[in-house]
Amino acid sequence: MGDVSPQVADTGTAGVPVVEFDDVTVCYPGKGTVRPAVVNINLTVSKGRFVCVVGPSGCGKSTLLHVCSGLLKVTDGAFRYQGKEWSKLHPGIGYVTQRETLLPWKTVLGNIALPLKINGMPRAERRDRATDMAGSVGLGDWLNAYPRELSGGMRQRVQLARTLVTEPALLLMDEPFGALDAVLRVRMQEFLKSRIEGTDLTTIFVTHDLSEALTLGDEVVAMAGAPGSIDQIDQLEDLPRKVSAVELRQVPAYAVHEARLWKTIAGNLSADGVALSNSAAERDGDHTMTAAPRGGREVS
Ligand SMILES: Nc1ncnc2c1ncn2[C@@H]1O[C@H](COP(=O)(O)OP(=O)(O)OP(=O)(O)O)[C@@H](O)[C@H]1O
Repeated sequence: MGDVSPQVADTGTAGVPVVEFDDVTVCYPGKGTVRPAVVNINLTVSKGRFVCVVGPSGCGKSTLLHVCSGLLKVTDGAFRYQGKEWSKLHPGIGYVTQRETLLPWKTVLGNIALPLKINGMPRAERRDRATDMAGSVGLGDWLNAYPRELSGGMRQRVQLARTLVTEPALLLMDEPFGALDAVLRVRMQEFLKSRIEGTDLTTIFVTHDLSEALTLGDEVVAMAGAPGSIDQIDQLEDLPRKVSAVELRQVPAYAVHEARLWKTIAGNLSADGVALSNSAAERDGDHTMTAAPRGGREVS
């Protein structure tokens, strides 16, 4: 296991808490003995912070987002959104999931305007808002195109626009760029950074890719184990924020963060890359790094 910092993590000391996990355990409903998906989660995310969550497959990253979104209730402990215990869908929360969820029979404009329509916004107003938003994600010339006519990156931008158009206070993103090629992925990271910079939008972003986490995050939460728990929080104050993803990798502190996080994650991986159960991880003892981090060889 890597450098293990205390499990209580306050991600951003000065701000107003938007999300609070207070000693949370989550079990999915099931028959017989149910194994928890995550245990002892203590995490506070303050307003305006961009928090990336990394960790091996199965350690419970998506489970944390499901709780934040109101899709899943905690089994033990408390979850608070904007200071209140919350266990249902909240209109102020935008969720971009791993799966593509555009409606194929609706145009770019129709897809982006859909949540506004559901919220009862008058037609002319939602058309204006969706048109502006499409322009701001670089799709102003594609308003009448259907999803099948767009590239993967364009479809991902429509999904992002459809979420941002509702002006969420909390943005949850689960591997949103996972299916994109390396170049497009870096472009989308830079696009997202530029959209969010200067706003007080709070973002929780799940990724397998350490380089993505280090490029986007104010801090990185590293989860490990099965059931999953938080092993480490890396504050990224020593990384410059206004440089490109490529330039960032030349900064010496970048390599320090990457190595430290990688050690935490790799120490809890089975040979096939899945989170080890906690008993197996303890049995196997301290693991050393044997391979380059996944993100380390992407676009430079
Ligand atoms: N709907 C479900 N019902 C039962 N168990 C589930 C369900 N969804 C997830 N789990 C279990 O909860 C644990 C955590 O899953 P989760 O999807 O949160 O992990 P993850 O870190 O996001 O994985 P990945 O990186 O592969 O998406 C896993 O053991 C998984 O099998």
